[in-house]
Amino acid sequence: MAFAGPAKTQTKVLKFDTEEDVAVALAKYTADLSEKYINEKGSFSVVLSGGTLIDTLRKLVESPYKQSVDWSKWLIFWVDERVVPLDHEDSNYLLASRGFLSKVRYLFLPATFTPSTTRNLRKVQQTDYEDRLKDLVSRKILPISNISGFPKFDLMLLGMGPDGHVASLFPSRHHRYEKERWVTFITDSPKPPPPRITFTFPVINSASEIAMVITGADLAGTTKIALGNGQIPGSTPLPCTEVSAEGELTWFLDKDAASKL
Ligand SMILES: O=C1O[C@H](COP(=O)(O)O)[C@@H](O)[C@H](O)[C@H]1O
Repeated sequence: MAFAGPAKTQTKVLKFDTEEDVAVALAKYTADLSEKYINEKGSFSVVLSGGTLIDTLRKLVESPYKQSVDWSKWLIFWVDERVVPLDHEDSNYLLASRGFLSKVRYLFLPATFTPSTTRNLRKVQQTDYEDRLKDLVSRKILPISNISGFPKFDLMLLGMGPDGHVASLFPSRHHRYEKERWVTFITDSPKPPPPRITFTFPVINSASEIAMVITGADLAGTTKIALGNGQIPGSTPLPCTEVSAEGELTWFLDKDAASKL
């Protein structure tokens, strides 16, 4: 059932009985958007998160979508990555690779992270990823939002941590306030591993569509705050409350995550 959420963007909050129902609805939502954007512009740019999102996306790589989605028109990006080799257990790339990418026949990964062995690893990866995005913009593969001036992706699929973080933008870390860069880095993430790179809010919020995918009772309190006034008394607003889309923001909640609303 849908009802209006916070007023800052077009927001929908969808509540489902079970996590399985969320997975089914998320697959249909993503497949429908894929068809719409491919019909309109010939491609579909999708930004993945790590964490539980990849498992919740599992229905998308099963029948009927596995066969019906035109994967060859997908452009896949990551909203954040942990600074570890791509085959490391902590890598968001590896997680998506096992749970998603390996299940479909053809996917284009235009901006995969490249691990480097230079000393300032975080900075190098941040710059490298931002440069790759700029190259895609210059080749007209990725558009720029004429509202924000930042790159505009068709769909961002976001998770949320119990502390209200999204991507690798954490409540107590200053890099969440970055307003100029497309990609920033953090060396002391409160959630391991400490070094990470991440899209900034101006990039996240330039997306046409955003799905916030939240399941499990451990996120009920944070979900209540996020969809309420967004703030724990005496602290700064949670990063998840800064998410807004140029088109529509849709929250997918299971009953447990929505239990305190
Ligand atoms: O560390 C991360 O955390 C968030 C949330 O993950 P979850 O396991 O609580 O769903 C994730 O969206 C992000 O990509 C990841 O790097």
